Amino acid sequence: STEIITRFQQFLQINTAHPNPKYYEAADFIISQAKSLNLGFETLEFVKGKPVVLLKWTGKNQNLPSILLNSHTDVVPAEHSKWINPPFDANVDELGDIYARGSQDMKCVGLQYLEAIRRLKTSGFQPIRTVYLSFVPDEEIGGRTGAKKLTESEIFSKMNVGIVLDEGLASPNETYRIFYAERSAWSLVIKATGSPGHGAKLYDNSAMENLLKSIESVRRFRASQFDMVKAGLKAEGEVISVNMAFLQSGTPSPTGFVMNLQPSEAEAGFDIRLPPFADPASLEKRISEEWAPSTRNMTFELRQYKPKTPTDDKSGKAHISPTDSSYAWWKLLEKAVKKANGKLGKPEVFPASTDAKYFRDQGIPAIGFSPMASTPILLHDHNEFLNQAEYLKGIQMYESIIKEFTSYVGSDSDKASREEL
Ligand code: MET
Ligand SMILES: [Zn+2]
Ligand SMILES: [Zn+2]
Repeated sequence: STEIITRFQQFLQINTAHPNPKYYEAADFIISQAKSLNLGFETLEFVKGKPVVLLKWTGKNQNLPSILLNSHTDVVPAEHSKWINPPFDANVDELGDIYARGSQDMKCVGLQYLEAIRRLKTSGFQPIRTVYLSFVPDEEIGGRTGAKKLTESEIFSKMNVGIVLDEGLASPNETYRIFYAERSAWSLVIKATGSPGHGAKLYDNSAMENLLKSIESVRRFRASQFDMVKAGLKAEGEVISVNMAFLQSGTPSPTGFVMNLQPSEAEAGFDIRLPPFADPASLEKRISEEWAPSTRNMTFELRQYKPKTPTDDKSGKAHISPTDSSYAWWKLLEKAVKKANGKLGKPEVFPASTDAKYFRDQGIPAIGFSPMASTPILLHDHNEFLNQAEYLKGIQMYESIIKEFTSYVGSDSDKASREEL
């Protein structure tokens, strides 16, 4: 198992942080693994400088829809001075915790897929369905130049994918978290203008006052959503989140140490996440009427992701109901994790955003799952780590899942019902 950990460390040591991710080093590493495993490999470059590495393990029945194991190779930047271990050294401490940016999000998953395949191949296992692995760039900057391009390609439609596995989140307790949908990410910048004036003057309609009224309104809405989570009425992914991520106006001290200028412009930016069953139109209305009303000299810029296949089911669970075509996969996953002595929690809505949305947009079920139990949630945080024992356990989960998924012979269209299982 030291070799397994060494391979994980090697992958973590490749600095694929934005804004200058070393994508070709990561691609070379993945391809060297593919060669040692005798998998088919191909580098697709839909966008220059953004390689997608696609691996293939051919199944015995190529008429059946395939399994796609997706992961992204990029990571978010790290503030090196705030880490106890350097973020790209992948040091292991005395507890067996591996410290690195990407140890949870999500280089662990990408390599666990490969290690699981290594074990299956060693044991002589032969899949009935074909397994593909995609290592995609740019998830952390929205995925439009990565997974989205792949899902819209001709190559992808020829892959005839029946089910996708993508990332989930760590779980602090022994139950793995699992995701059937995700919130849509919006970004909103609101801008206020108003008359400038002397810092000593009290007057209406200054830019600052106009912006602050909006911020108060946003905060009331935020509290109303957060209260439902605090009261245990809604899960994290089932409410709308709004967080101010940017704020700008004026100059700190325009005339020495006297703050006597009231600025004529002020703006604030928000990260907004919308559950799949929330009504986008009503939030849009709230933005234009309450958060950035033109009657208060406000304008706004809104960037929205809108899913192509929104569910109109108010519970948001339409696509994992027993009548749904993806239901068979959920049952198989449950069975596989159980066989490997793992415990799955109830399916949830992923609170942030992943590439899984692009697969779902093509009508293909995608399950969010990162096998990390008894692990603090540290994605995008300082000192992100994963324990090596937990990493090894995750490989066993994927071994079991790949076995179960690739051996499943439902109908060709995968429209399996509860009875067929
Ligand atoms: N995965 C990242 C997030 O959820 C980037 C996705 S693009 C909004 O913030
Ligand atoms: Zn991720
Ligand atoms: Zn991330």
